[in-house]
Amino acid sequence: QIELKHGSHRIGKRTDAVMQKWRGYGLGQFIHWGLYAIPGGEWNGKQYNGAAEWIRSWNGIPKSTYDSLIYKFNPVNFNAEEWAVTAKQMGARYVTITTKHHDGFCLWPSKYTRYTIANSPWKKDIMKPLVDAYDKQGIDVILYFSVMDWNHPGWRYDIKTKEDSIAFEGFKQFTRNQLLELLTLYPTAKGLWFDGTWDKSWIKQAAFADELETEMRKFRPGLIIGSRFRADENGKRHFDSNGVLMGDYEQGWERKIPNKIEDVHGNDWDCVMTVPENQWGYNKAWKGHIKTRNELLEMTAKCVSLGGNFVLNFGPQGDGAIRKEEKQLAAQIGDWMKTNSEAIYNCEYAGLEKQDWGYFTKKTGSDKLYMIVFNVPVSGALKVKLPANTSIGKSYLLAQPAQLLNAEEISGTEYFIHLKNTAAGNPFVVVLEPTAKK
Ligand SMILES: C#C[C@@H]1N[C@@H](C)[C@@H](O)[C@H]1O
Repeated sequence: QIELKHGSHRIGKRTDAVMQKWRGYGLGQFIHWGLYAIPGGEWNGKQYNGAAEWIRSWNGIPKSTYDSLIYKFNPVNFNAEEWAVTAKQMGARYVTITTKHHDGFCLWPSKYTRYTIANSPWKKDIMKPLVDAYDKQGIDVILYFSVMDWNHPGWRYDIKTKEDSIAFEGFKQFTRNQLLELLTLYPTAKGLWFDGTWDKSWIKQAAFADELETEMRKFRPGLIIGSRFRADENGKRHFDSNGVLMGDYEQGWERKIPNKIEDVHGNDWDCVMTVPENQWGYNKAWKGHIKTRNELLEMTAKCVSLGGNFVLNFGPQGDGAIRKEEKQLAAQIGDWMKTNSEAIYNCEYAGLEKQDWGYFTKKTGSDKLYMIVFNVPVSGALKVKLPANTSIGKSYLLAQPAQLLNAEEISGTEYFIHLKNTAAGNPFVVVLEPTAKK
């Protein structure tokens, strides 16, 4: 056990109601929107090969030219209600929205920099209508905030000189001011999703970041902060020098999903995922492998089956409209969730041996089990292994509860659930109501 001043301040999951609600979300939406949506991954007809929201870091577009995009930001088709309704139709229970990405452009009228929406042709606050619209749909809001800020003169990748140190002190106060400003302006936001915290300059601020986290939690009791915000005094991120999770949930699952329960170390976590391979901001070229509805449903089921949430990214266009491909996916996912969300919302790791046909989830606070089936065996029989002294009371398709399925006991703890005709190509849910063995 290493003595730490700025390590994790809690061992084990939070047990308060706000975090319990977060744990049960199951499915969320990520929104990446800002100046980068205007070029949309290309400049002067040339494609940027990186992620569209990183185009400023490309030598294909002069930094000053990128920075002057603020004078072009006028999203005439922006409609907060439409975005929130799209998320509602998808079945998202929470949304994480970029208030400020790495380029430093603020979607709210921050008092601490001129590089904000207030000085764009749009002028008006973007965050307020978004927070209100999502709140109105009953979708909780998490504010994404990038500590790294390419626009601020005090930003440094590392602190090497006295000048660096003086400049970064100013940057730290600016960061604190903006965070308290966001919590003041948008009091219904449930949490902060930090990004851009991997550089040495920030990692060296263990004491400052620890103090700031404490101050924010005091300012907004119940605030949810992930493991990406701060490092301990030994530079350890996500997990401190004793291997204890920093923050309230693990934020390491960016475009990847844990494979087995041991990978999540008993912590809360969420996986944030792009539809294309690696595009968070709007990219004109809808290129490379685009994940299908079934792939995204399987990712959702896998995350919930391992005790996490799945957060799907949308990158609205520079004019404020959501691209049609993303709208279609939201509708397709929502269509499936209409029938099957009982197996996703307020569900958790079932503690059963993984089977090839798909994923188990368990309703929190109940014994009810769900089998989310993606691969029907040619035998039509789904294998289930239950704990000793447990048997299957009832089993049925969630979509047709009146139609009981035959659960054949193979051995003391193994069963075959015999399916009748099931529609190919469509994932479905079997419900198991276990009982104690007589
Ligand atoms: C790297 C990186 C960033 N982290 C993701 C959540 C996106 O914001 C991407 O730009």
